[in-house]
Amino acid sequence: MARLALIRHGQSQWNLENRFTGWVDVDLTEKGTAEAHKAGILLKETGIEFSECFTSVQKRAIRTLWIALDEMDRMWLPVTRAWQLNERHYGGLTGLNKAETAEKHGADQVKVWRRSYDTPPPPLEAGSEHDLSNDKRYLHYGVDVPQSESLKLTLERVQPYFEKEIAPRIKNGESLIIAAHGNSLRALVKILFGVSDNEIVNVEIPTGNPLLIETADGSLSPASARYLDEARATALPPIK
Ligand SMILES: O=C(O)[C@H](O)COP(=O)(O)O
Repeated sequence: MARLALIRHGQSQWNLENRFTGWVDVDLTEKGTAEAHKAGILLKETGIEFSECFTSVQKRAIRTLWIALDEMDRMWLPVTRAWQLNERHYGGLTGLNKAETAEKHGADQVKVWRRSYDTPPPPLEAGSEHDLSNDKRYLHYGVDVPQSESLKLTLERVQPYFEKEIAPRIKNGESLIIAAHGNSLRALVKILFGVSDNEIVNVEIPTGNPLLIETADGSLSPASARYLDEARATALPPIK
């Protein structure tokens, strides 16, 4: 039986300030750091021997993974960083306060931008301080930085990466950790649990709380799934 632990990064500075973050490389708060430590302790308590880890190229996810691996005394595990696991790009909403944006555009519109499957936020304005097209890491990886992403667009870059690099290892029975972001992980949950475009709107992933999925031998289908920190668990899609 393979195990997959999905960890959304711990609380970030912009989570705390309630700002749309996306590809901006914000770090963890003290609370987020504590959540990452707890995630590591809970993962260690499972006794599972993980063989490999995957994360994004954003420091809030990378640091969460580092802290968790330190707690697990597994800092030596191989780690692959992939931009495809980045948060969805929040386009022209990047940096804005979520509550103020809801006051300005209405809560329903903001819910569509945040949770609908295929409506991207407005694109980043030309010359925005949040334009990362010339960021060294994206030049390094040769990434065409998006101007805005819906969950659908996010899934369209998460899925091919997952299928090529991660799915074969799961089918091979390996136990893996993926430390990533609210929406790149919603995309993965949509893929793994077969969640419909309409139902994915209800999936929320808490920060720093490992979601442990067990898959039946040789398959990607979840046989069981639970959040390790039960007190901070959110509803999971049904297992089919
Ligand atoms: O990028 C962000 O702002 C958050 O990490 C995820 O935000 P959301 O819950 O509003 O999609």
